Amino acid sequence: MDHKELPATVREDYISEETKKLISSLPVNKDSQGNLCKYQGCWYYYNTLQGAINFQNHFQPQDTDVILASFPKSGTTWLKALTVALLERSKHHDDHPLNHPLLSDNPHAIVPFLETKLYLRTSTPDLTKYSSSPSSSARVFATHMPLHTVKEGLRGSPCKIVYMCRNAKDVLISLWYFKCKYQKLEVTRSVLESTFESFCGGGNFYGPFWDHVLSYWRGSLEDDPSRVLFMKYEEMKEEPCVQLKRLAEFLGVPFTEEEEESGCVEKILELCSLRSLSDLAINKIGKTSSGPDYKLCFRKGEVGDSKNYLTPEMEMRIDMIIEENLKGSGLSF
Ligand SMILES: Nc1ncnc2c1ncn2[C@@H]1O[C@H](COP(=O)(O)OS(=O)(=O)O)[C@@H](OP(=O)(O)O)[C@H]1O
Repeated sequence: MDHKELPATVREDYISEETKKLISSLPVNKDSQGNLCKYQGCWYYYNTLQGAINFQNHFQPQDTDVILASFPKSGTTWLKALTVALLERSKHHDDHPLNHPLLSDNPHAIVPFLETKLYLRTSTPDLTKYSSSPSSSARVFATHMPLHTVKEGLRGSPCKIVYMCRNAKDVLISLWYFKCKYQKLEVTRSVLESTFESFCGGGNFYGPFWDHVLSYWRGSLEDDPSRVLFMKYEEMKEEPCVQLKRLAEFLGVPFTEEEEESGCVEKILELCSLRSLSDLAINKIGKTSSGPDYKLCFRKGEVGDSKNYLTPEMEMRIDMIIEENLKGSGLSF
């Protein structure tokens, strides 16, 4: 893929002199898309590092902000959709369904990533236009940065953070598929093997996976429980109503008895389901301004799909790495 065709997050054309100096002091790595460096324990492509630093230096948090965090391919799109649907629901009753923002925009267009869409191009973006929830006072943002890096930009603000975690093997397969489709490569085992090696070595974009997950897991245990909510993709699939209600309560917008009786929980789940979202015209033909087609956000969304692709040896190796790194944390998959 031509360097100019790469998404802005992967390129190296927004880096300040100061950041260039910083990069020269950091551990560096390379993958098929470009150069990465390790900042505060996490690997970034250079432009994204610039976005993370701009976020840390310039973000002005509000106490009512909501930050949706995840490792890539862990259910970010789903979490964004569910959060928007929850916060927007008082404005979108059955008689006005077509006004719903999720029907005309992709969740990634509604909820911007702090370190990329917002802070990449400018260090002082106009955040008012990103207020994704006109009916609620909350601004909603997303991030793939680990918790300690996010906290620096939040400067002690009590805003709420929701983390969506997914089992490592399904994340890996989802990354593989995305990489092939996005880079217009054939979906081959050799690309799977290189993605696997990079993932297991921890030197991939936003990796190591286990440190990322642990930063939020520990945050959810150590911080005030009303501050960091730790969710699992697998639990969302297994008991969607229970988990959606948990998310609603955490966000301070619990379902009323009347809403539950009228099937509001189920309607939100249906609106945000992979099938419904991927059927929408916007998600079939749209694309982000700097990145991939929206349709690449949606594949199978199955738990355990990795079984169909990983050899028993690969499974054993990744299981061992994850077990070793999560040992003693109380977190398991
Ligand atoms: N609405 C909904 N419900 C359930 N699952 C969904 C949904 N939308 C996307 N997906 C699946 O999530 C995987 C993509 O992860 P992310 O959304 O985190 O990707 S990204 O990091 O934002 O690019 C990817 O998983 P895989 O199918 O296993 O590849 C998507 O299919």
